[in-house]
Amino acid sequence: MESRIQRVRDAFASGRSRPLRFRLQQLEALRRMVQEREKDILQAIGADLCKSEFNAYSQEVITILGELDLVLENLSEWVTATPAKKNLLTMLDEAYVQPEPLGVVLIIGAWNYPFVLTIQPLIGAIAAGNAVIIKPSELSEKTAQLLAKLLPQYLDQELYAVINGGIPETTELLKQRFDHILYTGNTAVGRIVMEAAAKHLTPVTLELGGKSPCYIDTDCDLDVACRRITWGKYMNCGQTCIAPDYVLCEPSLQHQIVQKIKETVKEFYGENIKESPDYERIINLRHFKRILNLLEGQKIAFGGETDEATRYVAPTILTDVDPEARVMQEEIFGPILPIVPVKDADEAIKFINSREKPLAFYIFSHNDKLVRRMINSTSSGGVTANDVIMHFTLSSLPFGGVGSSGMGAYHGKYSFDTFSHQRPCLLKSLKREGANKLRYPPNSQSKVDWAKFFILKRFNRGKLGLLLLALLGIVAAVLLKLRLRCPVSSDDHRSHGPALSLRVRPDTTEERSYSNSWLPLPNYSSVKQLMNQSF
Ligand SMILES: NC(=O)c1ccc[n+]([C@@H]2O[C@H](COP(=O)([O-])OP(=O)(O)OC[C@H]3O[C@@H](n4cnc5c(N)ncnc54)[C@H](O)[C@@H]3O)[C@@H](O)[C@H]2O)c1
Ligand SMILES: CCCCCCCC=O
Repeated sequence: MESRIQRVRDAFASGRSRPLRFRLQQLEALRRMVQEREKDILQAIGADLCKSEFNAYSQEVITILGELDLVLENLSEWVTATPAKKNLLTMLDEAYVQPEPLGVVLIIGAWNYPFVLTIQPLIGAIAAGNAVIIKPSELSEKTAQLLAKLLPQYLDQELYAVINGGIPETTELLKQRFDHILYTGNTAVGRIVMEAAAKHLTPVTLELGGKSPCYIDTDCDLDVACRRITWGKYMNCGQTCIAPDYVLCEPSLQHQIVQKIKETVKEFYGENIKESPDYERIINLRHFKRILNLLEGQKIAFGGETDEATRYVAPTILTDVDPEARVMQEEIFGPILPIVPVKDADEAIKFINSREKPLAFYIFSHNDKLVRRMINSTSSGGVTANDVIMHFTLSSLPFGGVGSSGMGAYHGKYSFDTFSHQRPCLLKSLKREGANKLRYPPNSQSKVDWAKFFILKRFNRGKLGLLLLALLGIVAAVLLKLRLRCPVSSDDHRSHGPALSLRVRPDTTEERSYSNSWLPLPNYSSVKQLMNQSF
């Protein structure tokens, strides 16, 4: 394993993952893989999770194609250095922030959406110019095998490697040194990952789980709310990290909610749910038994049927659930929806805040003020109001947890940022040494006054020289602003202005010519004179 990772590290050290052109090529190859091998991908997901091809496509493949389109369209902008604000001391220098790749990234995927949860972070890591080790979940075996077969056929084999295996292999993998780890899975293993990463001071993104609450207000269209909740709760047989874990509502709503979800389940999955191609199964026997245990001693208002042979658990609703019950202590990750009655929204807020911070929070209400109040009085990885799951699908939003539901975030530009180091760069000239004198010893009150002026923009009123300089500074700033605003003739080498001169791309880093377009200000020499007199 060590030599495999070393090969990936050597490939990164060669520098070939860095140029924009290369990153785009790899991402295009990945898109080709998804398009050309769509059938294989859908079949593998289907075999792992008993999922129809339609569902595998709309829950996983479509997300990846959307993400690839977005990154391919925007990457050239994301990789561009951003000019940074300067102060009086650095106004003649160049300051910019250049995103750079971190190095070798480890991506540990989970089984519940085995394609999207592995490939979506991979897209971000490639986009940011990294080398990647991909460790798919061993529980979604078919998808793991397929990824190990397909990715090397389309991507650079030395830069991007798939390592398959179970806990022993992951444990071994975690002993190695990486430059970033993105782990998706349960919170307990999240701790193991973070501990292993700490040994190498490796930064981590932890995409964990938790119990995502769903508050239903009395001022709400219950038909719509229950349809959306039914979709998000029973999709993938409840095995969705951001599924609404439980419902909080006033006692009077309970019965109606049960009725409406019951009707919707029939509408979605027909009379015989077991026969529905849209209803999945529990991933394995261990999880099946875990979910069964959660039902013990509970009031089942709907569903409850199970079949061990096929790992079928019917869409189920529990009512009047005691907050202390086991089903309310751990993430359900199955098709069971407990309803916990609360007096009102304030009690719901207290309830949520008394527990670990969840990965998602949902609120259904016509009352916009209440929606905002509940959002502002709670904390969670993400929020969707009047729907569930949907914030995951918007790649302009960062996706991740907070507290025990995780740390860091990804999706779209946020993935690029997660896998990049934002490198601050200040490019000074060896000239203009006069201006630097004030920071060299021996120090004096006069130098401190100058430093105050340059850095804090404060000056000692008693000192005429400094006052004069302040005026000059203002004049300089005004002149500079005017120069930035006014169109200038094309033969004037200031015409690109400082902002434009900094827009560079990584594949041109070798060709980088950061022309210092900040010309000495007309009054610079008088400023220098003044300073020299004063020191
Ligand atoms: N935040 C998210 O994006 C997200 C997405 C999916 C799932 N989840 C969460 O993940 C959980 C379900 O997934 P899971 O944990 O059952 O997935 P899992 O069993 O597939 O484990 C995830 C990964 O951890 C590795 N792993 C397992 N045990 C390990 C150990 N002892 N040491 C080292 N590595 C180990 C596995 O090999 C796998 O690659 C739920 O809590 C769910 O909410 C979160
Ligand atoms: C369109 C639905 C995708 C849901 C993915 C959720 C990922 C976490 O389990």
